[in-house]
Amino acid sequence: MSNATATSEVLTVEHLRKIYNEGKPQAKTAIDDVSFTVSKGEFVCIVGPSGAGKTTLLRCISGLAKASSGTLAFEGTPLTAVPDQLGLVFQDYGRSLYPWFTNAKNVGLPLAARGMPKAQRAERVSEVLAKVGLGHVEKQYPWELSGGMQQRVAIARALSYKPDLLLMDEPFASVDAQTRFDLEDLILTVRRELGITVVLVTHDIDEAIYLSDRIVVLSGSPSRVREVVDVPLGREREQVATRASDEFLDLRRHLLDLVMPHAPHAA
Ligand SMILES: Nc1ncnc2c1ncn2[C@@H]1O[C@H](COP(=O)(O)OP(=O)(O)OP(=O)(O)O)[C@@H](O)[C@H]1O
Repeated sequence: MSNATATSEVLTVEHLRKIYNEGKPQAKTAIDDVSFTVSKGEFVCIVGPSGAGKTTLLRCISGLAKASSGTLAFEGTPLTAVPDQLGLVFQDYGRSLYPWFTNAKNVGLPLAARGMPKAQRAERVSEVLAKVGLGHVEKQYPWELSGGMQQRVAIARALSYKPDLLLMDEPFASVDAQTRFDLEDLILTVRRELGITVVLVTHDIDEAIYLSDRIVVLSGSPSRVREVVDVPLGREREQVATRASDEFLDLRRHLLDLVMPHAPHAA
């Protein structure tokens, strides 16, 4: 049996440490010692103060940055490059989509890179754009769409090759509040329908609670894991009722206590 089938853990992070400009006078330790795991089908959010190293952590997980020490494993295999079965969505959809390509072509790029034949590619692109509610914009260009719609295209592109793990860095931070709620619900629906595993970085404690099964709370810079908080709110979430529930408000109080600078345990 391969390692990949021997574990239900999609992601394992063990004693991760990241020093930028290591060995140079301007060396900067962004991550001190971070460990956590993510199981198949889980939705895990990472929160922490500004500069805690959240983006650095995602860059290390995605293989875009090299860890200084520690172990990272994707589906039981040590991570050495960007894994094929990884989808990435960043905050800045404006820069992640190519304006000179139609939305369909943007979504199909990773499929073309993987050598999928044209007809099959067109079918998959239509399917995944329909899944994010944008079946009608295939022939249009990203700049003809609203910010929220562009981020849907970016999500469709990340989902096009059916990744095992979706990594998202502040994906909803650049859109208005209503669009943000819509995108949060979209990603929960996609996750439920595709059984995908999601790791999402956010500044927003309420968003983290609304989306997560578990929340990894990082300390200030250089970061360690302050606490991993379970979110026992069930799979069905609803923007108004869930956020108003006693369980949600209790979790909110606890998380704010962990991340606010005045908290007794703050670094
Ligand atoms: N390429 C780099 N070279 C040197 N230092 C860096 C680099 N990228 C990030 N840093 C430093 O590492 C630390 C962590 O940065 P990072 O962007 O990962 O934090 P963050 O938690 O995502 O911040 P924010 O919440 O403000 O987006 C910061 O002190 C930052 O200045």
